[in-house]
Amino acid sequence: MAEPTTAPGAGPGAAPSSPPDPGAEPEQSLVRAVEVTRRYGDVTALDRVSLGVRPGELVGLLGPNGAGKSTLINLFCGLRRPTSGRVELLGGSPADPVRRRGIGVTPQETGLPATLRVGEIVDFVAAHYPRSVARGALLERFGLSGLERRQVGGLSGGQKRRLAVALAFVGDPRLVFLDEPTTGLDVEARRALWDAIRDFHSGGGTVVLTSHYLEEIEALAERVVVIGQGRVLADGTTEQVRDIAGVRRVTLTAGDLPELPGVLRAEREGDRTHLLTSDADALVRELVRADVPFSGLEVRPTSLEEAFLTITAGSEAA
Ligand SMILES: Nc1ncnc2c1ncn2[C@@H]1O[C@H](COP(=O)(O)OP(=O)(O)OP(=O)(O)O)[C@@H](O)[C@H]1O
Repeated sequence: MAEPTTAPGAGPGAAPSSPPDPGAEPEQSLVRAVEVTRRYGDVTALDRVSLGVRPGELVGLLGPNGAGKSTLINLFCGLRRPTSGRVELLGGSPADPVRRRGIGVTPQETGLPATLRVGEIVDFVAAHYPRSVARGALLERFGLSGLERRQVGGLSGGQKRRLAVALAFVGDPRLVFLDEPTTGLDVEARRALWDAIRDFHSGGGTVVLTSHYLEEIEALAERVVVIGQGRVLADGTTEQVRDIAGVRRVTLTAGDLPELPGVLRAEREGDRTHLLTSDADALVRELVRADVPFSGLEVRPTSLEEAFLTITAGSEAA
């Protein structure tokens, strides 16, 4: 069986054309990074990244562990500074408290004081903003109604996470950064959170989120930015990102298969074999030409996850 290999067109040079200028003009972007590099000692977490987020976008940052997603979010919201390059937030510096009042953030890890009550924390965060949303409505939106007087230490893990996400929305922000917002939530809570994020977005809010749940990015984001090894590997709509890899999944029932050209990855599942390829037509022609007995042939577009794995495998190979 063929080994995984570089997807055609994948790799650092493969960012697609939409949007055409990923560093977008300042007046068009609520936040943007221009040729940003961030190093931690010997580690280059981000390597000359240019990326702009326009008003009303819902952007999903996708990438494997250590790709640089959290670093980018921390730079966007002023928690870290770039080693070189520049970051602009709401037309100014992310270090400027005035700009930061226009945004909301849920970091990947939140340590909320265990002895404070839910209502107290919401009020404390709200006090930092010139205007804030009504506490009851906020807690209801995040499934935390009735918990105002509960100490944070007495919340379940999922409730704590929902509170951390809710806090990003307290100050009625234009732009929120959500770093893996649904980690640790069960399916129902995750879907409820998706609805809250969608509501914010449909009301004109701009969202940048990271997730390891590719299904989540597919469900929520209209624009997907794939980050790998500190670089933007792909930037486009979900469909475009899938098409960058141009990968199709060919599934069939067959015995041992000969070496087939153009197979990026092969997986066996019971008596079914899945072949990932960027040219399904050619692969099927090869199967017929090789006189391989097969049945139950299916050709499907890949999930974003498969496209993503192919793109990042390509960057590592490069
Ligand atoms: N404070 C730090 N000190 C040293 N290295 C760091 C620091 N923060 C991040 N790094 C390194 O920078 C790289 C990018 O990390 P980052 O957390 O941005 O990735 P990520 O895509 O968010 O990963 P994950 O999905 O695991 O959260 C990694 O190699 C990480 O080890």
